[in-house]
Amino acid sequence: MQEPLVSFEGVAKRFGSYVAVQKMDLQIHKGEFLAIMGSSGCGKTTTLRMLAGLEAPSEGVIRLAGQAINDLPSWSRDTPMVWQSLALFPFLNVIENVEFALKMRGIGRAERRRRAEQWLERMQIAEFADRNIAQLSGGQRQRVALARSLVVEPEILLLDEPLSALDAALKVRMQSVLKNLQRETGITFVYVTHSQSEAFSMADRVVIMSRGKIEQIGTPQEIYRTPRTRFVADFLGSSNIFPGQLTRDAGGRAAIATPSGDFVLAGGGQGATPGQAASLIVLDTKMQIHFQPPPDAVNTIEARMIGEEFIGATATIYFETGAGQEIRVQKSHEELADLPLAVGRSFHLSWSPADGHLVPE
Ligand SMILES: Nc1ncnc2c1ncn2[C@@H]1O[C@H](COP(=O)(O)OP(=O)(O)OP(=O)(O)O)[C@@H](O)[C@H]1O
Repeated sequence: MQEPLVSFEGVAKRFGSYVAVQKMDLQIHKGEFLAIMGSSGCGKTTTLRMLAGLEAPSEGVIRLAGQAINDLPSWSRDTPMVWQSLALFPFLNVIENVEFALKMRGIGRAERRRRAEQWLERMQIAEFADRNIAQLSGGQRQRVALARSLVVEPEILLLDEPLSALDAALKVRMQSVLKNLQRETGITFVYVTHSQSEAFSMADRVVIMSRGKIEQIGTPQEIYRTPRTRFVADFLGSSNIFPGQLTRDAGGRAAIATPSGDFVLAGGGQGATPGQAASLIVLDTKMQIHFQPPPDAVNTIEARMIGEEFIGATATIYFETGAGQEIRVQKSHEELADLPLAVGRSFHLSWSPADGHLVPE
């Protein structure tokens, strides 16, 4: 296995008695696009700032290519950072902004210009080379900021919510610009965001944090399909969560008893023991809706429709069980066409035991 480009080994950060990042172990591989995601205040930016050398860890070691960098000042690290506010120099024009870091590294005038021009071309902003920063749109500024960071060809680029100030359409366009750039250059990107769609559309791996702690690391698909903790399932919002207690059904199969009913688990309950508290997680896309009770009564639940929401090609239908549990089901319009959907009407919802998984409480 290749040595990781970056490793956090037991890294913690405290501000006074407040723990912003708890003992963290994290490895970042060369050439990957890693997104760090989580709700406000969970420690994403602090993690990134420690990697950039803008904040010193209170504990633990951060390594870059095997070398401990805790004591290396930010300016001598190969870890430039792009943030939402961009921090472009207002007194320099576009090309001077891009040339700046090369100048700081003592690169000669002609070579500086040549490399800066190449990056302006690549970011499709060559026509604005002589403009003042104040005369650019948000998206154009974003491209200047990226060109300015990438012109030094760093090993790793740190991005802190770089798209959050852009409007929705531009955000989507810049996502593909960023993803393509990362792929073409092979530069490792570490991208902090609270947006699930940004993280999941661009990243190779996603880190989900809560209260200074890593809850899960995985590919977008792994995290979406198999959230490992109740927090992750809640945070992603696309799972139905049934809190309950592990038990066995009449046939001795592993099951979970919940206020909305008892449900069978595939795979012997994934090693859990009866009596243990746990939650059953079922993705909203894995639930079936029936008007008549389905013949196979396993994992079926009666619920009243309480609302619907249409987003593009799919619809999310909301239900409530007799025990007051809300259930969401996502389907395409074709799949819903034959159902007499109406708010207030009762339906039968079902899922295959293989489509449910457990998380500890
Ligand atoms: N310099 C500081 N002094 C004291 N507390 C700080 C400092 N910097 C950050 N914190 C606290 O540490 C916690 C984590 O902050 P951080 O900026 O890493 O969160 P975040 O996940 O990036 O949040 P957001 O999405 O809101 O930017 C927060 O509670 C914050 O108030």
